[in-house]
Amino acid sequence: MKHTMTFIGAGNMAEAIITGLLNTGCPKERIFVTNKSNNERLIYMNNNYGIGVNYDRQLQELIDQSEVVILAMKPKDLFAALDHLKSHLKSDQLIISVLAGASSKQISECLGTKNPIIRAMPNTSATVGQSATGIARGVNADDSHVRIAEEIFSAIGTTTVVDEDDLHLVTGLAGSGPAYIYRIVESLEQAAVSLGLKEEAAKALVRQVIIGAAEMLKNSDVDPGELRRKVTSPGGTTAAGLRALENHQLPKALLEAVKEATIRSQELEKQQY
Ligand SMILES: NC(=O)C1=CN([C@@H]2O[C@H](COP(=O)(O)OP(=O)(O)OC[C@H]3O[C@@H](n4cnc5c(N)ncnc54)[C@H](OP(=O)(O)O)[C@@H]3O)[C@@H](O)[C@H]2O)C=CC1
Ligand SMILES: O=C(O)[C@@H]1CCC=N1
Repeated sequence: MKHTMTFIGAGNMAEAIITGLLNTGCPKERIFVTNKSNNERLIYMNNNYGIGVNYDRQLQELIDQSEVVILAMKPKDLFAALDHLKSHLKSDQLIISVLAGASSKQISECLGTKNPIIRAMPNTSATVGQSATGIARGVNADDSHVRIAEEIFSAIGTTTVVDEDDLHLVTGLAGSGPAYIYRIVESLEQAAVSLGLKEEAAKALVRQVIIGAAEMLKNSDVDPGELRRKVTSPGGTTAAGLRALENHQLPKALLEAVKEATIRSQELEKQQY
């Protein structure tokens, strides 16, 4: 990784991306992080990852050394953060926002600068280099800025370039997606325990079922429908289980989950005004 970057916001998402970047060989000297007021968190980031933080340096010093500034605070904190940041920016610095909802136009208007803005929607699987990140070119950005974002986020998983309008849906699908899978894991574990299996056995089996299925998806060209059919013997156990899933409307539940998350992302954008 040849880019030097400052994360504004030192929370879960910043940590997931930073961990992924460091694991793939990005030098710790190229990463800085700052937050609003929680110095303990910065001390933790400095101690754990060896990256530069602004409790012992001025924000200006960190920003001056950075080609890329990554916005990673909650949407509700965006405008206060930008208000503080804008006087520290140089006009050619690339801003990458990982925030749900906030549009590049809103960010640009609040900054009142011509800085190029890219939006990225990663997920927490960045921690293990497995994020599915959507990237969109925003206000003042060109292909070279998209390429920089692709370079950064491809170090922590896959990248897919989409139109900015589609980022709401990408957020509802891929940003939030790991939580849906974890919820399914929890439900399967609870089901197994309630039907009589010991908790330890249920945990071990369910986790490996998910990991095994994910590996199959990753390592074969076959689509998931075909993989599902290979598990399903006519008149057998899987057919009975799948029938129950259809009868209890799993596809509808997942459609509603992605839809509601997408709507929430759209609402977050409106709340910025
Ligand atoms: N978590 C996830 O799975 C994903 C999250 N995102 C997006 O990432 C963003 C961050 O989420 P997450 O990491 O979970 O949030 P966290 O609450 O874990 O972290 C937010 C961070 O922002 C800092 N902050 C708040 N206000 C300011 C400010 N004015 N200036 C500088 N830093 C500030 C906080 O500092 P302090 O503690 O000092 O207040 C804190 O370090 C959100 O916008 C979310 O939409 C995107 C994809 C996935
Ligand atoms: O829940 C959220 O709002 C953030 C955005 C995507 C994942 N987490």
